Amino acid sequence: MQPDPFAHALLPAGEFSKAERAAVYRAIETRRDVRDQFLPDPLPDDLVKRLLGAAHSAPSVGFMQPWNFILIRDPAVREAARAAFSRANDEAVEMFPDESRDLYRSLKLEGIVKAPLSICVTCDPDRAGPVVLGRTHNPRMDAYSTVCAVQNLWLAARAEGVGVGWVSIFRDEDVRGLLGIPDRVEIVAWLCLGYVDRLYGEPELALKGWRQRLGLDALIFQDRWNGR
Ligand SMILES: Cc1cc2c(cc1C)N(C[C@H](O)[C@H](O)[C@H](O)COP(=O)(O)O)c1[nH]c(=O)[nH]c(=O)c1N2
Repeated sequence: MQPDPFAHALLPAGEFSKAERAAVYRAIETRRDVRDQFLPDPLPDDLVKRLLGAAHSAPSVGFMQPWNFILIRDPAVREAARAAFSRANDEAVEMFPDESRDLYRSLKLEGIVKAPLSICVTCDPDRAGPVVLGRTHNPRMDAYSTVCAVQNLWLAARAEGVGVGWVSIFRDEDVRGLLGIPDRVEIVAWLCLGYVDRLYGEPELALKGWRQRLGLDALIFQDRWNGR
């Protein structure tokens, strides 16, 4: 074994205290997708910067950091986005079987206008040139990296008392046109953000009877695929 020439850059991994560990799991377990509980108060710039810093700390394939964050506070743009959502949602209703349409219609699936801030998270596939370490055999890895950034932001927001709602019921071209996003850049997420003082204890879709959490044990296989 050669000695590691970068050994001087290694730092002690450090222990998380019991309280720190508990805080991490609490953020993960109590994070919620928020549609309606947003308070109107604007989010301070330094707080938004911390959330974006958390997103920007995410892992990314070949360290390409393919994300951009479009901050949308303009009420007119958020109104237009909600209109785009409504059009897409009318199409979505028709895609479900008859028996679930009424329940679907009763669900609130966005908080675009209520939340004071929206963030559109995009993925630029050209950020690190055409051949990217780790993306060579799967072109989707840049988008997966961007999703990691979204999740970091979502968890940091939970710890800051900020609710986040992911809205994906849009025609891509509507969001692209509204925000001037070039065709080569992928739209990954429209996030609604605002302070919250109440959060559901369970996923809203579970509470409202759409779909329940699966048992974890049935999702774990040993050594090889063991399902259908
Ligand atoms: C990629 C992606 C896309 C969407 C979502 C999530 C993710 C990961 N979710 C939120 C989703 O419904 C929610 O995460 C689950 O129901 C679980 O609830 P909690 O996030 O645990 O509260 C979501 N929710 C919603 O009301 N409208 C939407 O368009 C979407 N789209």
